[in-house]
Amino acid sequence: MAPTQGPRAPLEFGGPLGAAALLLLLPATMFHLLLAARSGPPASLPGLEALWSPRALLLWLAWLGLQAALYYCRRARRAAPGLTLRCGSGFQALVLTALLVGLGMSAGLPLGALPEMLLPLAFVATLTAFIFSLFLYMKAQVAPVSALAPGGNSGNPIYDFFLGRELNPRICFFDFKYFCELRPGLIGWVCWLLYVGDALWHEEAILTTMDITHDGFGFMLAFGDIAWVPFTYSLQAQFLLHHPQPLELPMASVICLINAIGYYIFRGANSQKNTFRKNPSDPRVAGLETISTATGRKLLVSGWWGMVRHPNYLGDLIMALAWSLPCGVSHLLPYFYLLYFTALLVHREARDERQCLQKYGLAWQEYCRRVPYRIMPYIY
Ligand SMILES: NC(=O)C1=CN([C@@H]2O[C@H](COP(=O)(O)OP(=O)(O)OC[C@H]3O[C@@H](n4cnc5c(N)ncnc54)[C@H](OP(=O)(O)O)[C@@H]3O)[C@@H](O)[C@H]2O)C=CC1
Ligand SMILES: CC(C)CCC[C@@H](C)[C@H]1CC=C2C3=C(CC[C@@]21C)[C@@]1(C)CC[C@H](O)C(C)(C)[C@@H]1CC3
Repeated sequence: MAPTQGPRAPLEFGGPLGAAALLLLLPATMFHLLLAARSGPPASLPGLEALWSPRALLLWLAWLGLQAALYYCRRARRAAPGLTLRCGSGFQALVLTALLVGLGMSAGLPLGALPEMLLPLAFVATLTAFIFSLFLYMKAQVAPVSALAPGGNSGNPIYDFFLGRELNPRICFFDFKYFCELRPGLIGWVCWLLYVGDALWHEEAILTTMDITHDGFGFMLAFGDIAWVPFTYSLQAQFLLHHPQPLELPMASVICLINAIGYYIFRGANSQKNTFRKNPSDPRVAGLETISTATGRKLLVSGWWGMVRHPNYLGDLIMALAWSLPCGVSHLLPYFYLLYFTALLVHREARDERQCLQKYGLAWQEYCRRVPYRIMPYIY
C-alpha cells in the first residue's frame, strides 16, 4: 500500500518551481563547467557524439560495481549507536582502489585517456542519477510511513523526486545513501586526497550530518554524490590540466600553510563535536562550557564551538580557497568551488539553525546570544 502522508516539513529550495529549475540547472551547470575548463566558455551545446560513449558507460559501471563490491565485503561494523552497517570501511576501499588502479596501470590499462573521457563519463553519471532517483521515488511508494523523510513528502512529485521521499533507503544491508555519499563520487574526487582520505577515515561521522538524519534520498543527493562531487569539485585539477600555471616555492608554501590552517580548524571542530556527542565526559571535552537543553542534550559554548556557531564550515572554506589558489588569478573558473561552496554552506547553516531552533528552542537562542557569529568571527 503506497503511503500518502509522511512527516511534513516546510518547503525548501524554492518549493516545486525551485526544484524543477534545479533539476535542469545543476546538470547544465556541470556540463558548462566541464567544457569551460578545457577550452573556455562553450559557444554551442555539445552533440550526442561528444557525450555518449559505450566505453565510458562500461568504465562507469565497472567503477560503481567495484565500489559496491568493496562496500559490501562482509564485515559487520558497529557504525553508530543503534545502527549496524555491514560493509568494508571507506578508508580500506580508498586504499584498495588506489592499489587496483596502480596494478591496472602497470598492466597497461590506458588511464591516460581518462581526462578525454570526462564529458561522456559525466553524462553516464547524470543518466545514472536520473534513473536511480526514479527508482528511489518508486521504492518510497511502498515504504512504510516511518521510513519517510520529514522533507520530500509534500505531495508534489517534482519536489519530492528532487528532495527524496525515503530517509535512508536500503535493500537488505545495502544502504544506498551511505554508499553514494561516501564511495563512488567521493573516491572519484580523489585529487583532494587529504580531504577525501579524512572523510573516509572518519566515515562514521557522516551518520550525524543533516543529509543522513534529515534529508530524503532523491535526485539532489543522488546527483550531488555521484556526478556533481567528482566532476565539478575536481574543476581546479581539470583547469590545471588544460592551463598549466607556474607556481614558485614561496607561493606553494603559503598555499600549503593556508590549507593546513583550514584543515586544523575543520578537523579540530568536527572531532571536538563528535567526541562530545559520543561521550561528554571524555577528558578532551569534559572541561568545556556547555548549555543544557530541554531534550537532555547539551550544546558546547566554548572551544571551537564557542568561537562561531559553525567553525567546521570556516575551516572547510579556508581549504576551498587553498585548493583554488594554485590556479592563479587570471581565471574565475577555478574559484567556482569556493563561490558555490560559500553559497551552499550559508544556505546549509540557515537550514541547520532552523532545525536547531526547533530542537532546542530557548537553549539555542541563548547559544546564539553567547556566540553571535555564524561562520566568520566579527564578519558573519
Ligand atoms: N564538501 C562539501 O560539499 C560539504 C562539506 N560539508 C562539511 O561537512 C561537515 C558537517 O557539516 P553539517 O552536517 O552541515 O553540520 P555540522 O557538523 O556543523 O552539524 C550541525 C549539528 O551539530 C550540532 N551542534 C551544533 N552546534 C553545536 C554545539 N555548539 N554543541 C554541540 N553540538 C552542536 C547540532 O546537531 P545535534 O545537536 O543534533 O548533534 C547541529 O544540527 C562540515 O565540516 C561541513 O563543512 C557539508 C556539506 C557539503
Ligand atoms: C548538487 C547540489 C547543489 C547539492 C548537493 C550537495 C552534496 C554535493 C553535498 C551535501 C553534503 C555533502 C557532504 C560531503 C560531500 C558533498 C555533499 C554530498 C562530504 C561527504 C564531503 C567530505 C566531508 O569530510 C564530509 C563531512 C564527510 C561531507 C559530508 C557532507
